[in-house]
Amino acid sequence: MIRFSQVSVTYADAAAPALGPVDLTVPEGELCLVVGPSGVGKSTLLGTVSGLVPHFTGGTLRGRVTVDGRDTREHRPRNLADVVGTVGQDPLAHFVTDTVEDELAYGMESLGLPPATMRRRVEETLDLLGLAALRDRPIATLSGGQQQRVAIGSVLTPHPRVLVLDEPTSALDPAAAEEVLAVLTRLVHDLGTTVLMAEHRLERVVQYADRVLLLPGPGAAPVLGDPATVMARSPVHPPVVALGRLAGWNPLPLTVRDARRRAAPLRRRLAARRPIPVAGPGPGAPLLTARRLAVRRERTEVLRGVDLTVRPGETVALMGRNGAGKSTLLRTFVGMHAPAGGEVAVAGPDGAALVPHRARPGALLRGVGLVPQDPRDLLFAETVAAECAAADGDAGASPGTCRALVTRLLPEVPDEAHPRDLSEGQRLVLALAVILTAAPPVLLLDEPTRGLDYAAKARLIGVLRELAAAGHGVVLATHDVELAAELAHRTVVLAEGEVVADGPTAEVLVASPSFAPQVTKVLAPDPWLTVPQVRAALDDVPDAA
Ligand SMILES: Nc1ncnc2c1ncn2[C@@H]1O[C@H](COP(=O)(O)OP(=O)(O)OP(=O)(O)O)[C@@H](O)[C@H]1O
Ligand SMILES: Nc1ncnc2c1ncn2[C@@H]1O[C@H](COP(=O)(O)OP(=O)(O)OP(=O)(O)O)[C@@H](O)[C@H]1O
Repeated sequence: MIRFSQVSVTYADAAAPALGPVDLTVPEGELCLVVGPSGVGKSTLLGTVSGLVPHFTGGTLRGRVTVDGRDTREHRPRNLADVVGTVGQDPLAHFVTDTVEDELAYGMESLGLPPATMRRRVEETLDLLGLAALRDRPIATLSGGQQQRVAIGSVLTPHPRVLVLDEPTSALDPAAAEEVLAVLTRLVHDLGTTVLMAEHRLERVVQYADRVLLLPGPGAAPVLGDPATVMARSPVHPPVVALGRLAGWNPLPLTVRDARRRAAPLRRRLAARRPIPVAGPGPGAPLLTARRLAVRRERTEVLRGVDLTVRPGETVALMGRNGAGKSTLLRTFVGMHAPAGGEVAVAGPDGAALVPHRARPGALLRGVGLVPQDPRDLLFAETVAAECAAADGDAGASPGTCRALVTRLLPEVPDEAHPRDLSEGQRLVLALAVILTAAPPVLLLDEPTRGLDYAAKARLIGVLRELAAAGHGVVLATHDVELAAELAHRTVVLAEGEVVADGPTAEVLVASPSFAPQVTKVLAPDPWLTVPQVRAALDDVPDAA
C-alpha cells in the first residue's frame, strides 16, 4: 500500500540526510509502528507519505514514495486527502475550522460526501472519542489531550484508506490512549485500513502492531519485521521488554499477559527483597502552596477546592484525565490565571511568599519556572545556539551551561538549527534546558516526555533527581505512568478540577488499573514499579536487600 523506493530526505543546509535510504513496502490492512530514537527521522518518514515532506517542510526528497500507486512528490497533500489522513505532532497548527464539530466534518465536506453520511459519522466519532460534551466548543479553549482527540477524529471521519499518525497518544490519558488504539485496530481489522504510526510510548502500542519499522540511528539501515523480532534488538523498547531481557526470557514478551506467564522464576529470585527506598524530601517550609484554590475559564469552574503543597526536595506527579485541570493548575502557579477563590503562593527568592498573579515577573521567575505543554511558547531565538546563550544570560549562568544540558539530555541537537525545525523531542529538550539552566527553586514541567526516547527520558530523570537532591521542588503534569513511577515521590490525581488522590506514588499508581506501570502489572502483588528497581535488587548482594 505504501512503497518506499530508495527514499532519502535532506533538509536545506543540512550536512547529512535526515532520513534514508529507505527501501521497503508497508502492506495494505496492517498497523505498522515506526520506532526509533528522538530526532532519528520518524516524522520525516511519515511526512514523505502524507506529502508534507517536502511540500511544506522544504528539503530534498530523493527516490520515490507511492501511496496506493500515487507518487507523493507529484501530489500535494490536498490531492492525497481522499487516500491519506494525517495527524501531525502539532494538531493546533493543522486545524482549519474553529469548533469541534466543524473540524470533524471538514475533511468530509472537502471530499463532497452526502450530508446524511457526514452527520452520522460526526455523531459516531464524537462518541468514539469522548467528545460529545465538547461538540460546540472553540478548539482554542480545549486542553492538549482534547485537541489531540479532535485531530484524530477529524482524520477518521472521511474513512481514508491510509492513516499516518505521528505520536497520536502523546497527549492522551492512559484510558483515552487505549480507546484510540482500539478504534484503530478495528479499522485495520474490519475495513482493511493501513496505519503507519510513530510512537515513543511503546508500552501503549507495541501489542497492537502487526509490524514494526525501526530506524535504529542516524545513517543506519531501517529494519522492518514482526514486533517480537524487532524488539529483541531495538535500542528503544517498553519496560516489559526490558524486564524480559533482564530476566533472560525467550521468546521476549511484548505484553503484560505474556510476561506474567513467564514471571514465576523472577518472582522467586526477588522473593526476599523489597525495592530500595529512594530518599524522600527533607524538612522545610513549602516552596509552593495552593489552598482551596478555584480557577474559572469563562463560565466553567476548571479547578475547585484544590489543596497542594510541595516541599524542598520533593517531586510530585500530577495526573488525571484529559481536561482534568493539570495545565491550568501549573499555569496558575506562574500567575497566568488569577484564582477565583482560595489561595496560591510560591516562595520567593528571599523566602517571602509571592502571590503569582500579582508578583513582579522578575521576582516570580526567580522562584518558579514552567516548561509549558507546547515548548514553542518558550522559544524565541533564531537558532539553538542563540536560545542557549540567551538562557545563560537570563539566568546569570556561565556561558555554555544551557548548551551542555541540551547535549546531556540529547546528543546531536544541531547548534545552528532554528528551534522551529527541530524534531519534537529535540525542541522539548531545548525548552527543558532553558528552564533547568535558570534552576529556580520550583520547577513545573507540563508533559515533559513528548518526543523523548527511553534513553533521553532516563537522562532527564537523572537531572531532575539531582535537582530534587539539591532541594528543588518539582511538579510534573504527565500521562506517562512510567515516568511518574520512576521519578515522583508523591502522585496527585485530579478529576474534573478536584484532587481525588494524593499519596506516595507507589500507592496511588498501584491502586488504579489505568495508572499501574507495566512492571507492577507483571509482578503484582509484589511491590515493584520499574525495571531499574528490579535490576538494582538483582544486582544487590543477597543479604543487603
Ligand atoms: N523542517 C526541517 N528543517 C530542517 N531540519 C529538520 C526539519 N525537520 C526536521 N529536521 C531535522 O531532521 C532530523 C529528523 O527529525 P524528525 O522530526 O524526523 O525526527 P523524529 O524521529 O520524528 O524525532 P522525535 O522523536 O523527536 O519526534 C532532526 O535532526 C531534525 O532536527
Ligand atoms: N475558555 C474556556 N472555556 C471553557 N472551558 C475551558 C476553557 N479553557 C479551558 N477549559 C477547560 O478547562 C479544562 C482544564 O484544561 P487543562 O488544560 O488544565 O486540562 P489538563 O488536565 O491539562 O488536560 P490534558 O491532559 O488534556 O492536557 C478542560 O476541560 C478545558 O476544556
